[in-house]
Amino acid sequence: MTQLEEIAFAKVNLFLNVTGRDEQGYHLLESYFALLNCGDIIAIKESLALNCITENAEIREGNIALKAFEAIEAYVGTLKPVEILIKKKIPIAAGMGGGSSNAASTIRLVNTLYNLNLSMKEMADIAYNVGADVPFFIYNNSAFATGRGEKLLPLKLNISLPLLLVKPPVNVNTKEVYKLSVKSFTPNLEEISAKSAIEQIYYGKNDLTAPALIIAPPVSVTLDIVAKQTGCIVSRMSGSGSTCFGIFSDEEKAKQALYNLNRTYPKFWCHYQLLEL
Ligand SMILES: C[C@@](CO)(OP(=O)(O)O)[C@H](O)COP(=O)(O)OP(=O)(O)OC[C@H]1O[C@@H](n2ccc(N)nc2=O)[C@H](O)[C@@H]1O
Ligand SMILES: Nc1ncnc2c1ncn2[C@@H]1O[C@H](COP(=O)(O)OP(=O)(O)O)[C@@H](O)[C@H]1O
Repeated sequence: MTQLEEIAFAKVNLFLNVTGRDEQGYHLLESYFALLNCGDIIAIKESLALNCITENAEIREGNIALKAFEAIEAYVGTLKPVEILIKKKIPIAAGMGGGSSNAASTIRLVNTLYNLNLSMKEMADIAYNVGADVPFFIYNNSAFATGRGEKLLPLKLNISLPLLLVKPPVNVNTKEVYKLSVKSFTPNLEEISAKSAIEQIYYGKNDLTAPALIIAPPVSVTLDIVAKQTGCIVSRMSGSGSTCFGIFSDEEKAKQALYNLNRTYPKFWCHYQLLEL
């Protein structure tokens, strides 16, 4: 029996401005979504009943991969059920889009498994009904995101960032963070371009940091720990947290920081990558 498998990559929000709210209460964003080189392994095959098995992590609420399958069925009509196997490597409730990426992989793999011939646009539309971040993982290209995060402009920045991701042992619920989110919004950027994205990456912010700190004070400590590492030039939170990241002046200093943090904070999840954008 055919089994298809892929890596469901994680993302980081290098900056995130909340610029308003739409009629449904969703927040409008301007953010640069960067695709990372780490991810979950997800496999799919035809089965007698719809089922999702998750290794390395307990998903207490309904698995979003199942929701993604149901969203395809809502679009194309009834399909033979599938079994989805996910080996979780992306930390959960961490602002790295793990669940959203699993959902997008499910849509892509089901499209291939059942020869549905859905276009990228169709898959992105299905993805949007599953979650605001899911369309990004259909395209899997680093991009400048607006709207709820689904309007994606792939922008090549021609920069390499020595990036260290650091997640403290605390999880953050996205919906709760948005509920506590800012009441005064950041004005829209004057232009959406590679130049403005680079400026925001080096000198910008993440507007979800303040609400995340109310829910998860260890995020503040983590931001300080990252900022104090030799060579760190930017220390910021990704998405709704709790993962923070540091951008370093060079690769060696970032790798040294990874070594230091792994030794000093064994309960933190850390990942180093030279991010080519
Ligand atoms: C904050 C971000 C930044 O990339 O990432 P994560 O921290 O989740 O990784 C995203 O906006 C998370 O998007 P996603 O996780 O897909 O959110 P959804 O499932 O669509 O929505 C969960 C809840 O968050 C709120 N929500 C989400 C997106 C948005 N632009 N405005 C919102 O207000 C809504 O209350 C919604 O009910
Ligand atoms: N396949 C999945 N992977 C991760 N989390 C999932 C999945 N399905 C449902 N969830 C639930 O979605 C919530 C957010 O998870 P996740 O996508 O990892 O975080 P974030 O939105 O911060 O990037 C968690 O509470 C988790 O229980």
